[in-house]
Amino acid sequence: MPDRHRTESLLTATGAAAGYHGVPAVRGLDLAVGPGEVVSLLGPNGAGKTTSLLALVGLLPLMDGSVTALGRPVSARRPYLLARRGVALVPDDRGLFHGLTVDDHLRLSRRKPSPEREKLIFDTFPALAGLRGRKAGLLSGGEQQMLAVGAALLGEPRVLLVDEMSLGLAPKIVQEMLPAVRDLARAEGIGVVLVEQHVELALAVSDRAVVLNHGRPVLTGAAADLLKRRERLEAAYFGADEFSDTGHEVLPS
Ligand SMILES: Nc1ncnc2c1ncn2[C@@H]1O[C@H](COP(=O)(O)OP(=O)(O)OP(=O)(O)O)[C@@H](O)[C@H]1O
Repeated sequence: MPDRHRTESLLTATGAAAGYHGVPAVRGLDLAVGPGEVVSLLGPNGAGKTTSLLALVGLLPLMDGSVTALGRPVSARRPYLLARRGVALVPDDRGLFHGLTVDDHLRLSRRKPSPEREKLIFDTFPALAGLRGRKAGLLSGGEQQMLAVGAALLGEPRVLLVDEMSLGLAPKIVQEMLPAVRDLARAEGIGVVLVEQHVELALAVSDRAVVLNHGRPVLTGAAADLLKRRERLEAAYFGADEFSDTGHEVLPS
C-alpha cells in the first residue's frame, strides 16, 4: 500500500479484550486497518474471530484495551452511531430479511444510492442484476452473500467487516467474491476486515492477517509473508502450545 495509506488508520484495536459473562473470549487484539487495506482475522473454530468483530464494531463491550473507529473511540452503548458514520458489519447469518426483495434491501442502504454507485455494485456482483425483484429468502447462498455485501457497500462505508463471506459457498464463488471486494476496497479506499476459514483465499486478497487461537493473537504478519511461512501458519492453527513460550509472533516483513 502507498505510504499515505499507512499513516491513516480507519479502525484500530490496541490490546482489545472482549467476551461473555465476564470471561474474555479474545484478549490482546492489536489491529490497524487503513483506507484500501484488507486485514484478515484467521484461526480455528472458537478462536475468537467473531467475538473480535463484535468488539470492533461496539456490539460487545471491551473488557480491556481500546478500539478507535474513524478517529473516535468505539462505544458499546452506541454501535448504531458507528454504523451511521460508515462502519458496516456483514454478520455470518448475512442479516437479510427473507421476505424483502434484492431491490428492497438496496433501498435500506445507509445513504440514498447514486445511480453510479448502484451500477458499481451490480458490476461487482453481476449475478444480482437479474434478481432485483426476487425475495432474499429465495436466493441461493452465494446470491444472498452477494446481496449482503453489496447492500453494505451501497451505503458507502469507510470500513467494512465481513464475517465468513465464504460460509457455505462453493469455492468458485468465493474465488470471485473475495477479489471483487478487495478491488472495490482498493478503488474506493474502504478499510476491510475479513473473518475467513479459507486461509489461502483470504491471504491472497489481504495485506495483513492476524491468526487467533484460544482467544489470543498468536501470529501476525503481512499476508505475503504468511503465505511463504506455511509452517508457522500451520503451527498457529494446530500447534498453538508452541506459541505459549514465544507468545505472539510477529513476522518481520
Ligand atoms: N454468546 C456467547 N456466550 C458465551 N460464549 C460465547 C458466545 N459466543 C461465543 N462464545 C464463545 O467464545 C469463544 C469464541 O467464539 P467466536 O464465535 O468468537 O469464535 P470464532 O473464532 O468466530 O469461531 P468459528 O470459526 O467457529 O465461528 C468460543 O469458545 C465460543 O464458545
